[in-house]
Amino acid sequence: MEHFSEQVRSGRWKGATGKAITDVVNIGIGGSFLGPKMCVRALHRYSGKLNIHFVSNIDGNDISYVLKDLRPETTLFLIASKTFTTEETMANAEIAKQWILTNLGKKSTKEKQQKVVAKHFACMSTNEKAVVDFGIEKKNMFAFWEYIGGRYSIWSAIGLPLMLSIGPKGFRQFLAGGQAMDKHFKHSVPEKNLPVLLALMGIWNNNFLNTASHLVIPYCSDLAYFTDYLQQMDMESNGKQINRANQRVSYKTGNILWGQTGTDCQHSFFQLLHQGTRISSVDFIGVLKHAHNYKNSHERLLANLFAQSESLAFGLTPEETLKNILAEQNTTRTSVEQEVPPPLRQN
Ligand SMILES: O=P(O)(O)OC[C@H]1O[C@H](O)[C@H](O)[C@@H](O)[C@@H]1O
Repeated sequence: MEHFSEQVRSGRWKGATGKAITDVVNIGIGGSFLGPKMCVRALHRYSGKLNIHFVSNIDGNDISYVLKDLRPETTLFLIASKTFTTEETMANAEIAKQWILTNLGKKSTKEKQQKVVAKHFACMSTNEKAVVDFGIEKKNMFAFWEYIGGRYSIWSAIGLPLMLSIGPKGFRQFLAGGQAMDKHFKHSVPEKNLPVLLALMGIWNNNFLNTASHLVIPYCSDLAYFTDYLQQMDMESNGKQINRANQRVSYKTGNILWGQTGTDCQHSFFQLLHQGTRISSVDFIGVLKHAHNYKNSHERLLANLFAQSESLAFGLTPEETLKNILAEQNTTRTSVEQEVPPPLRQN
């Protein structure tokens, strides 16, 4: 994987017409898409020159939206599929193959066409036979193990788009971060164990407080796809009704997980959280150090995070709010704004 990444990143890997690769398109769905897409966006500050794109669903709009700006000569496709049979992925892989052949190998013999395909396709999979039948060379198939569920596969060969983006060294650091958390989980006492505490809070919220759903709100645009990734990881893992003894369970499993980046969601669904009748739990995620040059934006962003989380956790009841508004009616607008948490005001 590292050798391949270095070849493509350095321009030594050439397409069928001898040109270096500028754009990589990952074709995959579910775990073969959500983790890589989330991480490539999150770590874009460390990326090299390659543009990484993602195509997932079977709607032709998805692939045509990506292909419209690309040049076949400088495009490399990664077919990401553990099984190499998933309908959406295989349909899009065929479209990509036809796109390459129509543009670069129309009048060629079958043999030459195979060479063209080999120069523009690599894959991550466990199904060698199907990969070779498709026309990808064995040496450009990056394998992983059957037992790796799609939702955890970003840590395997499925992470190749991330390696192409941030380089092998960066990818190793990414893996080291994952390993550090694995060790923390394995060795820490329960009361200081982050995954254990999150799991217990989930059970508590879902079964004892009867929350309607759970939200994850990153106050960081670079984590724009984090909640999408978590949705599969959490709900595909925990959305079950049968236990290990094959019996139906009598308690609630798996919370309904959703969310969006702050502050966008403050202007869409946050009023329901603050003022609606159903209670949901929320994880607010903030990043203390900013990597951009806009210090003032960052301070405002964090102020929003703290204000929203505090007001949601400790905000006034509707009755208290009304009492305050009536009491403050004769004072200045500024003092009303200080008294009443912003989300409880009627806009
Ligand atoms: O990687 P593939 O074999 O194409 O599978 C893609 C996805 O298929 C299904 O939806 C599974 O439930 C997912 O866990 C998996 O990530």
